[in-house]
Amino acid sequence: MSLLAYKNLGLGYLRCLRHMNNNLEIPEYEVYDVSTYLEEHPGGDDVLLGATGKDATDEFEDAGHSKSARELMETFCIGELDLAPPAIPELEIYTKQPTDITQKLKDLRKQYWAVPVAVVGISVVIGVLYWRRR
Ligand code: HEM
Repeated sequence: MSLLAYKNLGLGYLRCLRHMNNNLEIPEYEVYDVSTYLEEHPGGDDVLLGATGKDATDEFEDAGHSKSARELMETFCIGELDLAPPAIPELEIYTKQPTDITQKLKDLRKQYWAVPVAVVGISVVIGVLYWRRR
């Protein structure tokens, strides 16, 4: 399977072969820069241009390319696409953690206030009772 992606500035285009990672079933893409092959392509540059910026797996396979064409294609390979998700979810976890800690601190602060207030209140009640008896 293959994928075509358009190269920046329209100077040429990239072609990617997609493979399935057997264990995780994650598609992997190989990227091919065929900028210099546009005019030489026996199928014409128009079909190549029409297959840029998207997964061109089916188009490439449907053209019935020969073994030598596939070997030639490998000479244009420039790398793989990184499909790893961005680290944004981790950032969200970091923003949530301080919120939880802040809430816990607030709860703790309430408890610290409750103990002295209770002690003072009980002392006042005992003091008043003691003062009335006298
Ligand atoms: C790096 C990428 C590519 C290379 C190196 C390549 C190379 C070739 C070669 C050498 C041929 C001559 C026939 C053969 O040997 O099989 C050919 C024919 C052809 N190619 Fe490609 N090709 C590429 C990508 C594509 C793509 C993405 C498409 C379709 C969107 C395409 C469509 C065609 C068609 C329709 C022909 C047949 C032309 C005819 O018989 O008149 N090719 N290609």
